[in-house]
Amino acid sequence: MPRDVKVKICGLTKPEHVHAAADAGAVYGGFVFFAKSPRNVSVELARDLALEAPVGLAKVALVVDADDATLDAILNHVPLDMLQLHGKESPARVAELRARYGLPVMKAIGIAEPADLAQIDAYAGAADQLLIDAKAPKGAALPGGNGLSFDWRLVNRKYWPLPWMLAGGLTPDNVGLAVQMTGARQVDVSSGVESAPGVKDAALIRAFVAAAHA
Ligand SMILES: O=C(O)c1ccccc1NCC(=O)[C@H](O)[C@H](O)COP(=O)(O)O
Repeated sequence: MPRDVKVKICGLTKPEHVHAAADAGAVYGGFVFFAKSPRNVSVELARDLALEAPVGLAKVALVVDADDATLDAILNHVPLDMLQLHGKESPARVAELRARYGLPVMKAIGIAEPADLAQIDAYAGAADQLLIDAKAPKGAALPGGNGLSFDWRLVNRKYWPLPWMLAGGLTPDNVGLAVQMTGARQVDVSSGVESAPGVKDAALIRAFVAAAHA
C-alpha cells in the first residue's frame, strides 16, 4: 500500500486513540492545549499520552496565541516533537518560538478565499511548515477543529516555499478526493474521525488513514 501521504490525527485525548493512530500508520498525533476545546488536554494528561506514543508517531502540541508561561509549562513537561500555532501568531513570533524551543513549528493558515493565500509567503523562513486549513467562520467558538472544509481548488497543486499539510473538514470519505485535487502530501484531521465532538473513534481513525494512503 503506498504510504507517501503523511497523516496527522489531531485532538487525541485517550491512550487507546494514540495507539490506534500509530498502529493505523499516522505519523503525527496532535494534543490540543486550548481551554475552550472539547479536545483540550492538561499538561499532565498530555505528558501521559506522549509517553504512550510509540516511536514513529511525532507528538504535536497545538496552541492558540499562547503566552511564554503557558508554553514553558507545556514544553518543559511534555516530550514533544513539533509545535502547531493555530492563532494569530506573527511571522516574528513564529521565528522566536522556533528558536527558543528548538522544535519545528507548523503555522496554521485559515483559508476561505483567494486573498487568504497572500499571507503564506510571510511565513517562509519563520515556520518549518504550514497547515492549510479552513478559516473559522466569524463568531466560531474555536479557531480550528470545526469540521469545515474550504474550496480545495484554491490550493490546486500550488507551489509554496514551505512543506504544507491540508486540513479542514477531511473525512474518510473525502480525503482521497482532497489529496487528488490539491496534491497534498500531508493531511490533518480531527472532527472527521470522531463519533461526537471531542470523542475520537478508532475505526474512523483506521478508515481515514487507509483512505489517505490509498
Ligand atoms: O480541535 C480543536 O478543538 C482546536 C481548537 C483550537 C484550535 C484548533 C483546533 N483544532 C485544529 C485541528 O484539529 C486541525 O488542525 C484542523 O483544524 C482540522 O480540524 P477538522 O476540520 O476538525 O478536521
